[in-house]
Amino acid sequence: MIYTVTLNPAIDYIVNVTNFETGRLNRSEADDKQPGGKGINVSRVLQRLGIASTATGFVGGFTGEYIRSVLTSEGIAERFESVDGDTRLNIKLKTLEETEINGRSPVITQKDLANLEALLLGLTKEDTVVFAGSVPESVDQSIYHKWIKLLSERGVRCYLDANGSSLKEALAAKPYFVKPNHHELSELYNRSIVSLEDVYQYGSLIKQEYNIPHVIISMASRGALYFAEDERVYHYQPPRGNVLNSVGAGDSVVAGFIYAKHVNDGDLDAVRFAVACGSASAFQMGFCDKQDVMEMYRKTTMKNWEECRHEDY
Ligand SMILES: Nc1ncnc2c1ncn2[C@@H]1O[C@H](COP(=O)(O)OP(=O)(O)O)[C@@H](O)[C@H]1O
Ligand SMILES: O=P(O)(O)OC[C@H]1O[C@](O)(COP(=O)(O)O)[C@@H](O)[C@@H]1O
Repeated sequence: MIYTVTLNPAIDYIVNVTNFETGRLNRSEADDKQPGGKGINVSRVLQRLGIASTATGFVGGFTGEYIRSVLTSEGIAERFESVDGDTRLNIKLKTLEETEINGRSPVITQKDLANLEALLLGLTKEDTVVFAGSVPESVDQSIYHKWIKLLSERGVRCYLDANGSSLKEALAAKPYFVKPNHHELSELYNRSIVSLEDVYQYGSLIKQEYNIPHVIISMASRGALYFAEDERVYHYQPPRGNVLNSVGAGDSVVAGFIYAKHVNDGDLDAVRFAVACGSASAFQMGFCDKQDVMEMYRKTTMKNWEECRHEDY
């Protein structure tokens, strides 16, 4: 079974105000609310691709109940721990550009953590776990490191999509897969990234320092650089398109890669499929489905690093 762990879920409140102005009353032209948080999004995309998963982590209050009910209505199994306090609301403001305000997590107690840890320690080598999203302030930022180490020793395959110090620490536990975006890569090495060469340089450092089998650095409209298990590096370029909602595009990449590994079809290029999932999700309001992804897959190109290293960023 695939488990997704979202320690800090959210309701994403997506509000469209084209000509937004600070300091005055703005009225929404359209709005929507969706269960969010990175692991939850991975579960939702996997479900749309036809792969079952169990979503877990912490939810609380009326917002947490909403998340549970939407997942259940979509047929996604959930084993969230209930915590005191309300799961956060994250604001995704669509103006001429996209602005986000991500809320704070309710407090997670040692008991809550122990309950989730007990669930995770029951997993076996048949299982895959996706640790995705921010770690609440009340939780030690080394938690992903601890769990990836414990689970990897049991043969559980661990995927990671995190940021900040939780990412830095967790890399040393050697997950099977990691997908920072280029901003997270820049933060990780405290260096500005202004070219494809920079992405290559610091992505290669992740590979060398931590020996992680699959490293994808996503770069929004520039697609992704992939550092493969055999040490080769490839660039994947999706087509241009009209971005309607890029929230969850990165999570769609993670879900796409897991899907491709899960179906184990030798003819399917897992990274090309993953990048296609990201773009297919970005080019619509909701998440991609299989048909959108296959269309995007056909339009996504792949080059060896040497063929593209001098291209514009
Ligand atoms: N403007 C865009 N045009 C085409 N594809 C996009 C765009 N933005 C995101 N994507 C797709 O989604 C993937 C993840 O986007 P990115 O912004 O890098 O991740 P994150 O959502 O984690 O910040 C990209 O690799 C790409 O495939
Ligand atoms: O846990 P974090 O880092 O605050 O991120 C949570 C946010 O990220 C999302 O999962 C979207 O992530 P991506 O756009 O990177 O795929 C939202 O649903 C959620 O609001």
